[in-house]
Amino acid sequence: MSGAAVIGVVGAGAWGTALAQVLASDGSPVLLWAREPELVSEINATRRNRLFLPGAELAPGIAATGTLADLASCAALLVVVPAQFLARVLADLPAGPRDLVLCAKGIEAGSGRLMAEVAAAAVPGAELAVLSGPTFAHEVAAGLPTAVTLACGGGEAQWQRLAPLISRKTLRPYYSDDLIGAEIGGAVKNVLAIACGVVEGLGLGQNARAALIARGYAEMLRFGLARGARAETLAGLCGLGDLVLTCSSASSRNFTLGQALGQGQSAAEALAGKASVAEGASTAPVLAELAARDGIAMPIATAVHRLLAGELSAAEAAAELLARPLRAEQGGSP
Ligand SMILES: NC(=O)c1ccc[n+]([C@@H]2O[C@H](COP(=O)([O-])OP(=O)(O)OC[C@H]3O[C@@H](n4cnc5c(N)ncnc54)[C@H](O)[C@@H]3O)[C@@H](O)[C@H]2O)c1
Ligand SMILES: O=P(O)(O)OC[C@H](O)CO
Repeated sequence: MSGAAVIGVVGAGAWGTALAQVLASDGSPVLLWAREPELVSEINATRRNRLFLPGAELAPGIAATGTLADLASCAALLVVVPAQFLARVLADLPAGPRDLVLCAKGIEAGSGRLMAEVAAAAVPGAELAVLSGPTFAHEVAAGLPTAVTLACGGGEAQWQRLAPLISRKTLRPYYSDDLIGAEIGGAVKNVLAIACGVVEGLGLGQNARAALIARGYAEMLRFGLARGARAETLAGLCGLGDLVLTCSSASSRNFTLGQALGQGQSAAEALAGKASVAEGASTAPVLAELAARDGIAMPIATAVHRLLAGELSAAEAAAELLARPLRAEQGGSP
């Protein structure tokens, strides 16, 4: 590795490792924090992360560390810790003003907080941005072209700092200043990807899957607009773009979780022994709770929550959705 790393990546799961890989693809040094000590040794000694990103040979510019304090000198940190662990990891981050780019897609259980709310409370001095979009880690790590939304809470000044740090030949960020929209797109699409997996597992066909994508998108819009997101953000890479990707591919962990549920497994069976996360499983209960509390109709997300909780079977969930009263597609009468 040449020179001190300006960019740090917090979390060496599939996505953190893939981001480190693409950022190091132009020779930039990248410091990658891994929670698992054996992963730190493996990455540094063998250029591999067999647990979370098998198959990728990691760039020489990536240095792994197990010590969060080593990130103190980085000007920007990409935070790629799963949503439910974010608050705990951020609490141990070394102090210092810097850009924090939040890359997890989820809502914190219990509090109902989006990731930027968690980060603002844990690291008060940080300038926050959200990176989200249709981004399977193995494709990004392999150098395949990928575009993302980079929503900057610090507006255009922050974008001017971050865009050159993050963009690469095969990673193309688009500017937004809508943090809430970027976060809600990623969090809600994970729950809807589970629903589309269920459709696959039940063998309900491609018409049903397209219907779920469109009606799920209507739920994402209703929830997002109620929380201050902009419709055009949700129509972009971090919303509709990511929804289409994860609802159409068995490369998605959320989709394959849904498939297993559709084939009759319980959530516990489908998730047993997995080191990787399916964020939609943690987000579905809190999303359904927030929607019910705020009177936002989200029948698909709620059905996913009830299916995960074992309150109904996959076939019953599908039957309930099909039996809902007929209504106008865009709201209004009838
Ligand atoms: N994998 C992808 O293709 C992809 C793409 C875009 C966004 N994301 C998002 O990135 C986030 C991370 O996902 P991933 O795919 O990198 O993870 P992963 O499933 O590959 O790995 C699990 C991660 O969870 C961490 N972890 C487990 N227990 C923990 C604990 N107690 N405290 C802190 N960390 C713990 C592990 O260290 C590891 O980094 C998620 O929010 C996911 O939705 C993933
Ligand atoms: O494997 P999933 O379902 O977590 O999806 C990964 C990314 O979020 C796709 O953009």
